[in-house]
Amino acid sequence: MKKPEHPRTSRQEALRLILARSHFQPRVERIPVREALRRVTAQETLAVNTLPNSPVSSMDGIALKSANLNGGIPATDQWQNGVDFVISNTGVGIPEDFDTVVLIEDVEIDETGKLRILNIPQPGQNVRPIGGIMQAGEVLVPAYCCLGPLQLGLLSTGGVDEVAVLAKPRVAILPTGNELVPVGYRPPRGKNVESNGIMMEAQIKIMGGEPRLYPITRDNPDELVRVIQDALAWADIVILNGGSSKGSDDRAIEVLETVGEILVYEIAYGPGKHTTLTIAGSKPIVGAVGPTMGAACAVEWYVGPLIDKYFSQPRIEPRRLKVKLLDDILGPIPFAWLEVQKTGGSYVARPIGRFASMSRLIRSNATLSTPGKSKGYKAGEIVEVELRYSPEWNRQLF
Ligand SMILES: Nc1nc2c(c(=O)[nH]1)N[C@H]1C(S)=C(S)[C@@H](COP(=O)(O)OP(=O)(O)OC[C@H]3O[C@@H](n4cnc5c(N)ncnc54)[C@H](O)[C@@H]3O)O[C@H]1N2
Ligand code: MOO
Repeated sequence: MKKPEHPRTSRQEALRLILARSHFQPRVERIPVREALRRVTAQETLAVNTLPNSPVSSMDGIALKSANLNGGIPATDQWQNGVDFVISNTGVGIPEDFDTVVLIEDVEIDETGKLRILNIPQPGQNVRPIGGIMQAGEVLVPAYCCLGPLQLGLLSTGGVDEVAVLAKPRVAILPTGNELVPVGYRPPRGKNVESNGIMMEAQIKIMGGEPRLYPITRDNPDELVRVIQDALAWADIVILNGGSSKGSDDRAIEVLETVGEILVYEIAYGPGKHTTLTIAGSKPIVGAVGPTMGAACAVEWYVGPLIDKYFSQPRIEPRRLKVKLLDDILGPIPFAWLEVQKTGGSYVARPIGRFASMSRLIRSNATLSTPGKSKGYKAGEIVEVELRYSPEWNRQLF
């Protein structure tokens, strides 16, 4: 019962193929600015307000009329507060006809309220003109801008309460496998907990998508086809998880051939060697492997860039680092999981065996690709690794 050999594609080529064939029609929704953190704008957003809407003092001081400064420091004995000058603090509108602010450090006002000016400014100095902060109609944020805290403040200043953003891409997560029981059930003998779903759901949320986790589908081709088609009707991106390999119940390939065109049958080497990439119409189906680490990589390496494409965001390439190996890596193996740490100013890495316990494996924050390196590596060797997760997950390294 030998299964057919399929062509193997490099990870880079696999990603290129699926990105080229996936086309999204993002939906647009209007949401309150306050809820728009990390959302991506659907169009240019313009200011409603002109600010300041009257000239304001740009420093703490006293406002006066520059016409009174003609001959240098004026005689101010007779000047009255509220008539010839006013106290004017930063950001506060100055009265009409007043046009210049003297820094509070450059004046003295005695107990009787008498003013003495020590240093005169240029006419108009320390005053922000109308529209100096923003003009109504000016572009506050461009289209396809990922909104951060500063943009939310900017939009609010501009009098924008609601912003048009791209709806989150819908990502259907389809766990499959006769051996799986749902989270919350004690697995009977020979069964395993369906936990990749909850992991992928979280990955998709971090990437800005809207996940929908489906119940476990049995390894039954007709049922699998039906569920994938149902998911395609709702989702922008579908993840089929498990059943990718050579086991008697592994039916992913035949099922995917029914629902779409398989672009990638297998990746050149792991993690996630049996990852498949399929296009149904213009929607991508990422077939992720069952084992958790390979499943996580499929989401990081293929679903992440697809979500970036949906949002028209530039791709952030995984970061690479030179590290010193703390243990030997016995060859030949195509890749190794590593736990990278910073000691002093340099990086060291401890290899983690691929059959290590799950809690040990998930401490791996980097992978080392070693195809063709039949002799393996010696402790002390310097190698270049690829970091997993975004830098914010690897704070201790930077
Ligand atoms: N004879 C061969 N066997 C295997 C090969 C091979 O080339 N020849 N490749 C190995 C590699 S590499 C991988 S990766 C896996 C791929 O496995 P599948 O994608 O077919 O996954 P399953 O067989 O369905 O399950 C494997 C493993 O993962 C667990 N799993 C599956 N789904 C979930 C889930 N949703 N949550 C948690 N855990 C899950 C499952 O219980 C199994 O333990 O094949 C190797 N074998
Ligand atoms: O493809 Mo598997 O994830 O290489 O172990």
